[in-house]
Amino acid sequence: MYRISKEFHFSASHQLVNMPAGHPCARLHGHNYVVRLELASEELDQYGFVVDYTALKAFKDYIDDAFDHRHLNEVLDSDLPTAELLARHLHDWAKARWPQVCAVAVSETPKTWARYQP
Ligand SMILES: Nc1nc2c(c(=O)[nH]1)N=C([C@H](O)[C@H](O)COP(=O)(O)OP(=O)(O)OP(=O)(O)O)CN2
Ligand SMILES: [Zn+2]
Repeated sequence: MYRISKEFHFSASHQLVNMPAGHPCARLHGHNYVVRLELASEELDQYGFVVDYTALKAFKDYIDDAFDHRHLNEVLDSDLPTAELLARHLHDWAKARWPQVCAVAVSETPKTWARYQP
């Protein structure tokens, strides 16, 4: 199995409104998000690629247009815009375009990662 990944970056605000009173994430705040898109294939194409990294620009464009400098509660229409749910959303968007997509991981801070893999 061949595996590749590419990282994408954006900044956004969110508020986990269902958290208990006093939880820091119940307050409006923001992160510099890192998204890692992971793809896998048993076979390589004629160029020796799983998928050409440059072909993933549509994913970057989607993130830039829909997520960068936006409020994730509004973008995802959710009171729970967690890293887990964002990873699931981005996985499903990318999987519909590239069948080789196998997982998406999302980092909110330098110390945290949430990863969705069906
Ligand atoms: N499982 C999850 N836990 C938390 C999420 C999440 O999406 N999934 N989100 C948050 C906050 O939004 C944010 O990520 C802050 O997390 P925190 O652990 O406080 O991050 P820090 O890097 O600031 O960690 P410190 O230990 O305070 O330095 C919270 N939980
Ligand atoms: Zn947060």
